[in-house]
Amino acid sequence: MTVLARANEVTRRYGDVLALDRVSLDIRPGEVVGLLGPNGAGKSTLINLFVGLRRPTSGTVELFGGSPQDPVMRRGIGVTPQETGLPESLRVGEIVDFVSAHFPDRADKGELLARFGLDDLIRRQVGGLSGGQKRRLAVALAFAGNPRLVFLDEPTTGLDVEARRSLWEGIRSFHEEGGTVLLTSHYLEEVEALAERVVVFGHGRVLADDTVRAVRDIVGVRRVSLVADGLPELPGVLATERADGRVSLVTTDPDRLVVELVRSGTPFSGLEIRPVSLEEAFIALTSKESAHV
Ligand SMILES: Nc1ncnc2c1ncn2[C@@H]1O[C@H](COP(=O)(O)OP(=O)(O)OP(=O)(O)O)[C@@H](O)[C@H]1O
Repeated sequence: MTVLARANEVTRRYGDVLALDRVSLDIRPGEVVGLLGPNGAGKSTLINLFVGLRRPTSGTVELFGGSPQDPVMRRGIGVTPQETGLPESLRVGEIVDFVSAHFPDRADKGELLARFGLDDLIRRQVGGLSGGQKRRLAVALAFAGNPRLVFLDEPTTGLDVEARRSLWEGIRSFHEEGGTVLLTSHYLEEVEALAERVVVFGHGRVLADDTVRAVRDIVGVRRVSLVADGLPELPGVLATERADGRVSLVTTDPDRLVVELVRSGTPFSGLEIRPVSLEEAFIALTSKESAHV
């Protein structure tokens, strides 16, 4: 099978909210795909469609060539949603047994816990775990049924650096054995550490679907801000904003912009150049995209 999961021209509405707008996406075996996008971009909605928790308003979603609503297909996936609640009184090992029991093919408990750095905690009650340990357990559970495809919604949010790295190691070792992962994140760094392919979402649409490197270049935009009465046409400007007497130009090439600005002889002062946040980069991407529509 060349595609494990496929969204084809998928639109999903919640009342007046257009959460996904004609999204098409294929997930192929052995990939780690990062879904990157600001809050509300539609990432969780797409995961919910792939795992069969919701249905599209229009378009089609396939899982292993069948329907995500089919339990047979769903047995081949593992999922960690953004928020999970685990029974506090159960021990770590008991929770793994409980989840594994739902699957015909089960991961070895010791290996699974070791993969996520939890092997010392097998007898610990979940109520006694730290927040980071709980999150790692929630992510480990996605792998309990030896899935072919794993969906992780913001797996490391709220984790400290060490816990995050331990979790990344677990995901990487699954990938090295041929496993396929779709994960969402707000962190470019996380996607960069794990994924070869990144899909950037904004306002329910796919803004970019490319290698991490190519997308890093896109979001490597800078904000050049200055005070000036009027500005000439400048190269590489993706977005212009005016606030508090300053003009802000979002650009992919700040050096060239400043050179051209100086060359133009336009009087200006208070020049500042700084990286934009990922959120701002997405806004720039979105406005660039709408300029082409
Ligand atoms: N059950 C729901 N009812 C109404 N609106 C919803 C529902 N679920 C999601 N939405 C809306 O759909 C849009 C997309 O939400 P979604 O959770 O998919 O985004 P996201 O990219 O996962 O965001 P985040 O990074 O914050 O998790 C948002 O505007 C959200 O408010």
